[in-house]
Amino acid sequence: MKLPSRVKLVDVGPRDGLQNEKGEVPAAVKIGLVHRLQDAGLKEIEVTSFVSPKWVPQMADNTQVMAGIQRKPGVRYSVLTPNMKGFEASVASKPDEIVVFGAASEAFSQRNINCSIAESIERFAPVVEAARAKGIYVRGAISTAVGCPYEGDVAPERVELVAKLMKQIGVQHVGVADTIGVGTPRKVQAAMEAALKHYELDDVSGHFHDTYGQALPNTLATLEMGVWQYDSSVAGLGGCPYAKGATGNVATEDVVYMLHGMGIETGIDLDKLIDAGKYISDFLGRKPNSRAATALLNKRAG
Ligand SMILES: CC(C)(COP(=O)([O-])OP(=O)([O-])OC[C@H]1O[C@@H](n2cnc3c(N)ncnc32)[C@H](O)[C@@H]1OP(=O)([O-])[O-])[C@@H](O)C(=O)NCCC(=O)NCCSC(=O)C[C@@](C)(O)CC(=O)[O-]
Repeated sequence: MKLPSRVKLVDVGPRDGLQNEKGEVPAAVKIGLVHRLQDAGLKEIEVTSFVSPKWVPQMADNTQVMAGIQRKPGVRYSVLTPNMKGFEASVASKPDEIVVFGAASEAFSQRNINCSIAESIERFAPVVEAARAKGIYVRGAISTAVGCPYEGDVAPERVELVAKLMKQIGVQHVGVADTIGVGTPRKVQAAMEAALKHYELDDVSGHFHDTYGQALPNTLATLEMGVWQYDSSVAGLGGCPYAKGATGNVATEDVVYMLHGMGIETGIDLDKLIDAGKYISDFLGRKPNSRAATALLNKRAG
């Protein structure tokens, strides 16, 4: 077992987390969160999405949020773009990276982006081409990589197919996403292995929701495969509006606590990260959904 010595975390809280909030989160609060995350040492932040405001009204302030960020050198700012309309709208915001998001299950593809898997690839192809022509890095998300809220279990072969199709259209990196957090270590390893049939180890990442408390074991199981890039969400924010009942991503604080305890570097200051999580949790009027943050905040309070 050779674990990586360093892990890159992409905090997806401002996007994946806040897209699911019922109450309004003002752009200034989102910007404040991004600033706190970059001050804590995050090197990539998924800021927002350029999707239809009818589908996800929480992200309608995408341009305003991107414009309000005081960028820190060395930090990458990514955004979701499901189609050319979204990509074109994002360009003025100068994202470092865009994310096209497909799914390994047909039903989720239909519910989330209103088209089949094959149609999604057709829509992504010009987006990928246009982004790469502008030197913008392209990541692909493969949702429902182990389980789907509408279809149940998803076979690794489905992940392999989407990874292959994404590779064919020039997507540079794929994230294996357990959208509803049903995966357990061996299943998540199988989904990751399927993606690795078409992508190098340096070009894959894990995106694990924590609905069943499996996100840390799933992270460890894929670390053991050599995977060193993960999405996580400060304070465990989030869920997906088209995956009812799914809770947030694994909390960044919990992943950082585990990795640092294993001697794996992240470049993240856990204390500052906890402050970032507390900032957004205070605004939302609840406690951070992170065991490590809760323990360390209790310790601080004495
Ligand atoms: C993909 C569409 C747009 C297709 O939606 P559609 O209705 O099929 O699109 P359309 O092309 O037929 O257009 C319909 C209307 O939407 C507008 N429109 C069309 N595109 C855009 C755009 N980009 N930005 C703004 N407006 C747009 C378009 O202009 C038109 O406006 P109208 O003429 O009716 O006024 C829609 O289904 C959509 O926005 N879906 C987004 C759903 C979403 O954001 N889900 C959450 C993110 S994915 C996720 O969280 C999972 C992930 C990534 O974290 C990994 C995991 O855990 O699984």
